Amino acid sequence: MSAAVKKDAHPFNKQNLEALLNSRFFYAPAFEIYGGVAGLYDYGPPGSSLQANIINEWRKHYIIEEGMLEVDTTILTPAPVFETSGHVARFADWMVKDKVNGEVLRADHLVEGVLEARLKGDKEAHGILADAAAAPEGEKKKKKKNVKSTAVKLEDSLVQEYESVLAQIDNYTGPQLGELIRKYNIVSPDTGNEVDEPVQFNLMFDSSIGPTGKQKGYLRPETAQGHFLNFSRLLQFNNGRLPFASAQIGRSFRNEISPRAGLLRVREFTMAEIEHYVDPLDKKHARFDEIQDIKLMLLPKDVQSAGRTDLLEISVGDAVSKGIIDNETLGYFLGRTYLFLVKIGINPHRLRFRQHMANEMAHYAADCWDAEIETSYGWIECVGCADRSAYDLTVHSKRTGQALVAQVTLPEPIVEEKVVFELNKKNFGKTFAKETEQVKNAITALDQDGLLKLQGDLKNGSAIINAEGKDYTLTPELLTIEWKTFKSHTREFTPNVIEPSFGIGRILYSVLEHSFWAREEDVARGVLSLPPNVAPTKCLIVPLSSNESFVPLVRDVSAKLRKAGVFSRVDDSNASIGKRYSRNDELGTPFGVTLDFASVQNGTMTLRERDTTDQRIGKIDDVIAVVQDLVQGTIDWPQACERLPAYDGVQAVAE
Ligand SMILES: Nc1ncnc2c1ncn2[C@@H]1O[C@H](COP(=O)(O)OP(=O)(O)OP(=O)(O)O)[C@@H](O)[C@H]1O
Repeated sequence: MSAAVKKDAHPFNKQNLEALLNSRFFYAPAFEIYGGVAGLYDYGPPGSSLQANIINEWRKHYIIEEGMLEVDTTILTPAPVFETSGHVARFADWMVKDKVNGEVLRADHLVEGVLEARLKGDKEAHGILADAAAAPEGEKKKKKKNVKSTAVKLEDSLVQEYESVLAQIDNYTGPQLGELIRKYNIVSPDTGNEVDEPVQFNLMFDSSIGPTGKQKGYLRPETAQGHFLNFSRLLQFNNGRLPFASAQIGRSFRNEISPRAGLLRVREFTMAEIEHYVDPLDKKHARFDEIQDIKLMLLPKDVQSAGRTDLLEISVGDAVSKGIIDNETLGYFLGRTYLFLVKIGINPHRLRFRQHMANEMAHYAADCWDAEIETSYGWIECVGCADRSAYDLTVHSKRTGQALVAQVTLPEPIVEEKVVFELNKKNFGKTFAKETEQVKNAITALDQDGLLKLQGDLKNGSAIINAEGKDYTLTPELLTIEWKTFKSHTREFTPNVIEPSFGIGRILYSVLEHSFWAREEDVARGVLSLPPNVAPTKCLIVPLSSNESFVPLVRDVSAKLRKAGVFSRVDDSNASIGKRYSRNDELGTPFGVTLDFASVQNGTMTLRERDTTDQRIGKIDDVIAVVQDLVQGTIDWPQACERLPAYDGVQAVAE
């Protein structure tokens, strides 16, 4: 039977995780030998594979399983696109400057960090936080400089005020953050100096396109606009039918004010975004029944506005029917997001969905929820899921004059009476000559009331119309205006967009934190319990001897694993078997097969499972079949144990 795994034998140790990620080159500061640049990271071999595997799972979970239309649009974007989308005016954060050394800090993060540290000091003073040393590294550093006396008792009323401010920290405007900074005497944690009033800073990197420098451009801060601009082609590709979704995985760039949280806040990152287009009158989802029973931990906006952070555990179905989540499609994506995150290794007990508060949400959005994951940095937004209504398609259509609309066939045709005009072209052209077009445009621009007034005036002999600042006289010989009946079999509308937007780096880091633990016997023996679907290497091949007779066997096992679609690596170093397995525990390799002299003689090999360190034995082909099933996720370890007997060491022929 499987040995019990004591994953909580040691408390989470961030320093040890960071040392592991660094030494095994999951990722590292970019341009390090030039001194590095804040917010830029390079991924090494295991980090790159982990990222590729997460993206692969994402593609399977969304693009393949949901039949989404994948696009790959450009990063470099001409300025008019972001002027229209509102990014040039509004894609900004509030920053404050240290009054003495000019260091720049993000205003909401400053308030949040300082109030959290003060609350922590209060808890220590009350003996609630006995183990101050267990505080995350970042906070310990802050405490040393900022909260000089770590254990300070706060007035009860102040504790409540701080908690209420923190519950709503994403909802404050710049001036409100300025008031909080003054009210609570918040100073720079690094220097203890006062800071200026918050000012807005636009996060987009700008550039110019072409050699003249006349065409301004930006590096995109999200992939979404590329989807919207291709809407008509995508709709056509989908045979004119709604709903459908486009999906894109690609790089985005944000000139973050003060990036300090490793992969969680960087200036260049990979996003995976979905734009799901729906009829605004029908936001039901055809597959809602598949996810409606999933229970989510929700943090609704009214709870936050009341200054609280308690979670509501509720099924997606109930949350939608009670109006907590705005509509089925949004609920469907929250449920699917939960399934995806748990599948790749996020602990479901440390995953919540937080609804945006009024100020936080864009004015056009109908509802917005962030999937937040708890890490040693606190609750971190990893996926934003917003109902953006018809905003994006409407503004781009207005600016470009291109219709970005869809049509549905009506079960019953709509019959409508409308006032319309018809020109007597000959008379009209003769009368207005070169000005014909502008007078015609002025009439076309009239709404129904305008046309009715014109009709009345014409009945009385003549009417005046103003075109481009000049008055023109119209008479009944020039045009007729009358009621007509229209029958329409279709309804035309601007689709609404529901957008789940994933930050791959934040998810990847959270997966690493949630899967890291240390063996009971030795805190330094770190393990990454990455699920097989995302683990960089699935199976380690460990030959116990460098004897010539092992060479063809290793080659044979490698080829068979490759054929079975299992990505493996051979570790034929001189290190002891224990060391070789430890190294791979740190890399998150879930399975290891060991080849010993019995393998050469009997054609058997042993299979080791990373978390339990359990070992089983079987014929090489049987073991490979089990590994294949384990990696594909069709069986789990207890089921593997039913197929392979326990290894008691007898068959092994020592080196
Ligand atoms: N600077 C960043 N570094 C890494 N990932 C990011 C960054 N900014 C955003 N993301 C990721 O992109 C996703 C969608 O972006 P969105 O615009 O909703 O984030 P945001 O609300 O601006 O994030 P935050 O409030 O933390 O700055 C986020 O959920 C996150 O996973």
